[in-house]
Amino acid sequence: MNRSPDTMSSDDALIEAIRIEKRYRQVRAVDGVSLAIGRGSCFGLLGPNGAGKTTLIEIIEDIIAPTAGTVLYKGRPRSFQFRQEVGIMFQQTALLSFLTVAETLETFGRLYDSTDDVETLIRTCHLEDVKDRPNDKISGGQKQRLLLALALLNRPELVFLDEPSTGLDPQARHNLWNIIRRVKEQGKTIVLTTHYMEEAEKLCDDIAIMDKGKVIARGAPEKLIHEHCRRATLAVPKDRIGANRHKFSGFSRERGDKILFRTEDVNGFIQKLLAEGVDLSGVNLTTPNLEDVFLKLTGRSLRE
Ligand SMILES: Nc1ncnc2c1ncn2[C@@H]1O[C@H](COP(=O)(O)OP(=O)(O)OP(=O)(O)O)[C@@H](O)[C@H]1O
Repeated sequence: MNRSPDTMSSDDALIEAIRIEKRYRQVRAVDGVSLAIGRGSCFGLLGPNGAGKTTLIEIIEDIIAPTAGTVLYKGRPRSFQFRQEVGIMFQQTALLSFLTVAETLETFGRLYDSTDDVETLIRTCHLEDVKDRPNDKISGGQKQRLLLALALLNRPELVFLDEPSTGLDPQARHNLWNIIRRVKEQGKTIVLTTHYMEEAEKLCDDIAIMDKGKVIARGAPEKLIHEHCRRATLAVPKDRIGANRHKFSGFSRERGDKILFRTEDVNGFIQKLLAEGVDLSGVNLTTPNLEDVFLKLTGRSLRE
């Protein structure tokens, strides 16, 4: 079972970043971040453009060096073993256009001492139909699935996915999510960066929200929502509630032909509506999500 980040000791962590800083002249891209990522978890790093996500992840991946701080893998400084045991799906990877999908996997596979079976990876990543097609003749979704297959080639214990579904249409995004879920079920630890709140909510069991180089919130998605945004919104058509409005205390405001009530006690509120004889058809319930948490903590939207 995964330990929650609050109770995780250094021994439970597969990888741990300790007091990481990265400065570019005046810019503090990463400003003193410490975090431990548990074995078998799907950790999501969420934040708006320029928050410092890519810089932090590239430091953890050992692609760039921090200005200060340390990264430990299995409790030790990273070594050759780390390179052998991680897989990275970059945001952009140049592929040789004249190679087919299968040839690309076989070519990259020669870089490792031992790899997963290419046919198995092709099946896992739903690439059967395009395996003999050149890389420049595949769709955006198929290319992302090929990049994921490349990241899985060396049977990594830890997989980094940098904004894996950016630019994909909803169907291609859902396909990719299903494959990532399957990878997670194999017990691999996943570290994912994303702008998409829904992606993080659907895939991650542990989330850090980053803004201006710092981690401003950390925990399971439900925990973050419960801690920061408890109130749900019930939109009740005005003509349903009529003269009874004054009987419902607490925050309410009008929007168009609806009255919006905000409450922590959805069940109690609905019971009260029923007790007052309010017809519930046409009533809309909106529960808070990670986007609301982000908005509350930073005053900005994730996609600004
Ligand atoms: N090589 C660099 N030289 C100078 N500044 C940099 C460099 N790399 C990143 N930065 C700056 O560091 C800050 C954090 O950038 P970073 O790319 O890590 O953010 P991000 O959260 O990954 O954003 P995005 O979601 O747009 O990829 C930004 O202000 C960026 O301009």
